[in-house]
Amino acid sequence: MTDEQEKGAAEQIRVGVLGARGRMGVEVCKAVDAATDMELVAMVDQGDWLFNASDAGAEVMVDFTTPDVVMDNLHWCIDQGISAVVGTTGFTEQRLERVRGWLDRKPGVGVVIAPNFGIGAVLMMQFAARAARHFESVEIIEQHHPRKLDAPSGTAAHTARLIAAARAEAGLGPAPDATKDEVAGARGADIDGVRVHAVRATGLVAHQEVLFGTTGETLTIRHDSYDRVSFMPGVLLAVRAVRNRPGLTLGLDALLD
Ligand SMILES: NC(=O)C1=CN([C@@H]2O[C@H](COP(=O)(O)OP(=O)(O)OC[C@H]3O[C@@H](n4cnc5c(N)ncnc54)[C@H](OP(=O)(O)O)[C@@H]3O)[C@@H](O)[C@H]2O)C=CC1
Ligand SMILES: O=C(O)C1=N[C@H](C(=O)O)C[C@H](O)C1
Repeated sequence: MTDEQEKGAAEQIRVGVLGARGRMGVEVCKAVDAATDMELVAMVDQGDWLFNASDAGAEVMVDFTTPDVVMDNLHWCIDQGISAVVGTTGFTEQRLERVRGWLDRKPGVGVVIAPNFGIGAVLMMQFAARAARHFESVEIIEQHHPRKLDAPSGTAAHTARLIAAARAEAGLGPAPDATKDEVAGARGADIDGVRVHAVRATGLVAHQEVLFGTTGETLTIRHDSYDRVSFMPGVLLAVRAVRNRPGLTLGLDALLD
């Protein structure tokens, strides 16, 4: 059976992509197109008519756009009864609350929002959360390509919050630090008490190190995405799962268990 015949034989998920001409969007379109259980029915980018996607019968929309536009896109998808898989960054607790409110009015719709769809990155975050209670010091260093619009990365912010929660649960106080901040920013951003440093350089894709320290030892947990194909297995996993998970699913963790 050819790929095309195989695609026709099985029931396919009708998928639309928002941000289809972007770095991630292009990869997602290729991955969906190559998946035998999916049909790419809409490619929407800046300036395109969103209703192209509903007219085309999209059942799941994948969003890799920008933090400025993702909320409007997501609101539209939920209103239309279309489930969504979202990789775009910028999701604060307030934003998540708004999404939950929209979903309450559309009980059948599912939304998966994940700061990172790389399986290795998800494991890196889980390992970091597990290690957090055993070390008095921790710093996060994220490294990305220079065309990235936001800093720190969504992954770094999420990791910092996981670590902060684990430290609080273990009763750990602030990490020791006698530095006087003589140059603003030299010690990075403070996210819930965890220092986060953002590096931008040509040649990088998406990388993160979590550095833990305690008396006489350090532990470094590092993940590298060298190519955006690394995110695709996670994106496809979420596309397959989202319609069976009404409401909001945060992170890929729940889908990997
Ligand atoms: N969760 C994860 O695993 C990952 C998340 N990301 C995140 O995904 C997002 C996109 O990253 P990346 O692909 O590198 O960024 P790009 O800038 O390459 O792509 C974004 C695309 O969205 C388009 N766009 C802008 N506004 C709209 C709109 N209203 N409707 C539809 N499309 C629109 C942009 O068009 P134009 O350029 O004309 O403005 C652009 O083509 C970022 O937030 C990034 O951090 C990235 C990698 C992995
Ligand atoms: O913009 C990117 O490239 C990436 N964005 C996500 C983030 O901000 O965490 C995920 C990954 O780091 C790549």
